[in-house]
Formats: sequence, structure tokens, C-alpha cells
Amino acid sequence: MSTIAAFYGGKSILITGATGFMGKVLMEKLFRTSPNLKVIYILVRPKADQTPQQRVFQILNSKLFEKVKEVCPDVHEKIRAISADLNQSDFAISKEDTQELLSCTNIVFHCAATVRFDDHLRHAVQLNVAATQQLLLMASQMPKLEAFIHISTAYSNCNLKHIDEVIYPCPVEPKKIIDSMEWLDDAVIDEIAPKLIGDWPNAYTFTKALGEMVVQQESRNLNIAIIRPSIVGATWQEPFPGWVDNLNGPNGIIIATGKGLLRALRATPKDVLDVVPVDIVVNLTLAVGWYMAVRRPTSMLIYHCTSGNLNPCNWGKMGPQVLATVKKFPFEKAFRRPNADFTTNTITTLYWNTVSHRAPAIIYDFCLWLTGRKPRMTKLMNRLIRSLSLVEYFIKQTWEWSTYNTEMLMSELSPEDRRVRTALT
Ligand SMILES: CCCCCCCCCCCCCCCCCC(=O)SCCNC(=O)CCNC(=O)[C@H](O)C(C)(C)COP(=O)(O)OP(=O)(O)OC[C@H]1O[C@@H](n2cnc3c(N)ncnc32)[C@H](O)[C@@H]1OP(=O)(O)O
Ligand SMILES: NC(=O)C1=CN([C@@H]2O[C@H](COP(=O)(O)OP(=O)(O)OC[C@H]3O[C@@H](n4cnc5c(N)ncnc54)[C@H](OP(=O)(O)O)[C@@H]3O)[C@@H](O)[C@H]2O)C=CC1
Repeated sequence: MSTIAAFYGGKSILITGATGFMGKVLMEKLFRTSPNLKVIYILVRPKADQTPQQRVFQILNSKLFEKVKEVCPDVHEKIRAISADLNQSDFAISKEDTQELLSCTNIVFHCAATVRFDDHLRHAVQLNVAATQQLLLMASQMPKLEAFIHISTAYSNCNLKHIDEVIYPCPVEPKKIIDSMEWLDDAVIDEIAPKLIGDWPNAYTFTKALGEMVVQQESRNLNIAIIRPSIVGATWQEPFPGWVDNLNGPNGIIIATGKGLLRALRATPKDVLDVVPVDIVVNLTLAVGWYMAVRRPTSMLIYHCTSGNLNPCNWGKMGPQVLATVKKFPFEKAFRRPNADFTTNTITTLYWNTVSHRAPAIIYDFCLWLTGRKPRMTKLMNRLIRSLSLVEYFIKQTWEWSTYNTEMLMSELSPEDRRVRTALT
């Protein structure tokens, strides 16, 4: 049996963001490979008129958890959904639940974040910085805590070209940003946000960098590690290939390509696109949790979960593969036959956006209108074009990430764990 899977046996684990893309895969892997774990606490907010319990029930009954039900039939007893809202300063967790979390938790995986590139700075600071600070304070009051694993992003320092597995100082003190968000009104924040964010491309990456500084400043005597995944895509192998449940990162663009919506994408074929499957990120996350708890390194470690220097994939390879796949497995109700190509400058991008994206949508909506149906394609195409403009920063340039710590960790794994967990090489 895997040493890492055995380690999580009997453990009480707290996951934030467990209802998210990565959190679900993390939870699934834990229940499937360590069914004798004691409990997984998940902080869940009520959403779309569903109670936390109803949301958990829906997740456990989804296709992603089919294998879990076979190996961990008592999964419903082992998951504890705790009603919480990380937007609230005390997370709006009841006293009883707080007491149970503080006295029982052995491992914390902090995945929760707002990952939207266009989020308001106040909301991004609250979730990606202040909530992290609050969770670290809670963690410092957990007598049984063995490791605290913070999920950041490889793009938290995207203002640099070469990024090492270290924490880079931010130009702004996180505590001052948190305090100012408490009394500035939205109009003032909108005014100063571009100056505060500086040479970061958006509030998301900026607040993820601030979050890392908070982890460093508030680490106290905690046993902490930070994991920085690059662009996280669908599952590669576990629990089955191709699972994804949102349109973020590459997912929305691949789906838009398959639906014949996307016909032109600004990218340079030789440029490397750093994508990692979500199950690989989760495998590294669990390995880091084990390593930090068992080997107890003397300092906080940062792990890059990137593929660019281990198994690079460039646009010239990714594009044709995506097109071949969506042609082999066509999407239902596609707008057009999938076909896309790269543009390499602003002029051709504007031209193809007009000719291949906006004009066909307008014509299609006119036909819908003529036949008494509600036009919808122009709105969707505008959303896609806006999504592309927001991710363009990450597509039109490349970065170099060192992976010394990640490779060192891989060398510490048993042969069984190395077989299961390393696929970046
Ligand atoms: C030919 C080659 C092909 C190559 C394939 C490979 C592609 C690789 C692409 C690389 C991307 C790089 C990402 C960089 C990641 C950085 C690392 C991280 O940490 S990132 C961490 C992860 N973070 C991110 O990735 C953040 C990126 N995403 C965002 O910031 C926001 O989603 C948004 C601002 C882009 C769109 O906001 P907004 O406009 O408000 O849209 P909402 O979200 O609210 O959805 C509203 C409606 O629109 C619909 N819809 C949405 N998107 C698409 C789409 N692409 N399409 C179609 N439809 C789309 C959606 O269904 C919904 O419909 P309905 O429910 O109303 O019916
Ligand atoms: N996806 C990617 O490409 C990458 C992601 N990452 C990092 O991985 C982590 C997980 O990302 P991902 O799974 O994609 O993100 P998702 O948006 O899928 O999940 C975010 C999670 O955070 C929770 N959350 C958000 N706001 C609150 C709140 N106010 N109270 C309680 N919970 C809240 C969400 O809960 P709810 O379901 O209620 O909304 C959800 O569970 C993030 O830290 C992100 O920065 C890093 C690199 C790349």
C-alpha cells in the first residue's frame, strides 16, 4: 500500500474550497485511497438555495465519486459539512463547530479562493488574503495540527520571468491592504486598484501573492507548505480521464473550440503552455501533506506544480491535439464545425474576432429573431471574447519555474508512491 495513503489513515482533515474544482478531486482521492481516514471537515457555504448538506449530498452522488462509494461505503459518515462563509471575518462558523475543528484537526488543505480575474479588489482581498490570515489564526489554535498546506498559483509572481520556489516580497504590506479595504468605499477602491495592483495583470494574481506573504508572516510555529500549480486542466487518470466541472483556465476555451464558437486564438505555436492535470496537482498536494507532517522540514517549503521544464507542451502541439479530439468526440448542439487557428498580432486578432466570432453570431441571432426565438449568440460570443482578453496575458508570454523542491520530494517517495504520483516527467 502507498505510504502516503497509509499516512492519512485515522486522520482528521480540514479542506477549504472542497466544493470547488480542485477541492472535489482532493476529497475524492482521499476517500478513495485512504478510506480509513477519520473525518474530512469541509467549510461549505449555502448556495443557489441549497443547504451545505444538500450540496455535499449532490457532490457525493456525482460521477466523480462513483469509485469512492465502492471502497468507502460509509463516506457519508466520514464527511462533516460545516456551514461557513469565508467572506465573514469569523467565517460564520458556530462555536460548537469551531471548537471541534480546533480540537480535532490534524491536516489543513486551504484551497478556497476567488479565482475570477475580474473580481473586485475588495472581494479578492477578503477571500485570498484576509480569509487566509483568519484560517492561519485558527490553525495556530489546533493542538493536533501536523501540517497546513496552502494552495496558491504559479502566477502569483507572474510579474517576474523566472520564478523560484521562494516567497517574493510584495510592494504593499498585506495587513495595510486588509485594513484599508475595511473603510474605503468601492468607488475609491476602483480608483486606486490599478495603482495598488501595479504590474500584476489582475486582482486574482495580486491577492494570491499577498496571500503567500500572509502565510509567511503569520506562520508562527505552524508546519506550512505552499503549492503553486500553473494552469490546471481536466483529470489525466484519476478517478477517470477528462473530468472537469467548470469553464476556468483551459476548460472554457477547449469547450468553446469544441462547440465551434472559438475560431481564432492569439498564441505563438512555439510558446510553451504550462498546463497540469488536476489529479497531478492533487497527488502532489497529498504528497506534500505527508512529507511536511512526517519529515517536518525546519522551514516553510514552496512547491511548484508546473510542467514546462519537466514535460513541456507548446501551442503548436496542444492546438492540433485539441482540434483532433473535439473532431473525434464532437460536442452536442455545436454552433459550427470545430476549426480554429492562431493569430499572432493585434490586427489579425481583431480581424478574425470580427469575421469569425462577432459577425456569425449577429447573423445567427438575426435568424433567431426572424423566427421568433430569443437571440443569445452575440451575448455568449462577447463573453467568450472577454474571457479570451482576460486570459491573453497568460497565453502570449511564457515563464520559467524552478522545480527543485518538487523534484526533491518526488525522490523521497517510495517506489509505489512514485509510480502512482509522478507523471510530470
Ligand atoms: C485552438 C487551441 C485551443 C487551445 C486550448 C488550450 C487553452 C489554454 C488556455 C489557457 C488559459 C490560461 C488561464 C490562466 C490561468 C492562470 C492560473 C490560475 O490560477 S487560474 C485560476 C482559474 N481562474 C480562471 O481561469 C479565471 C478565468 N475566468 C474568469 O475570470 C471569469 O470566468 C471570466 C471573467 C473570464 C468570465 O466571467 P463572466 O463573463 O462573468 O462569465 P461567468 O464565468 O460568470 O459565466 C457566465 C456565463 O458565460 C459562460 N462562459 C464563461 N466563460 C466561457 C467560455 N470561456 N466559453 C463559453 N462560455 C463561457 C458561462 O457558462 C456562463 O453561462 P450561464 O451560466 O450564464 O448560462
Ligand atoms: N483552476 C486553476 O487553474 C488553478 C487554481 N489554483 C488555485 O487552486 C485553488 C482552487 O481553485 P479552483 O478549485 O479552480 O477554484 P474554484 O472556483 O473551483 O473553487 C473555489 C472554492 O472556494 C470556495 N469559496 C469561494 N468563496 C467562498 C466563501 N466566501 N466561503 C466559502 N467558500 C468559498 C468555493 O465554494 P463555492 O462552491 O461555494 O463557490 C469553492 O469551493 C485556488 O486557491 C486557486 O487559486 C491555482 C492555479 C490554477
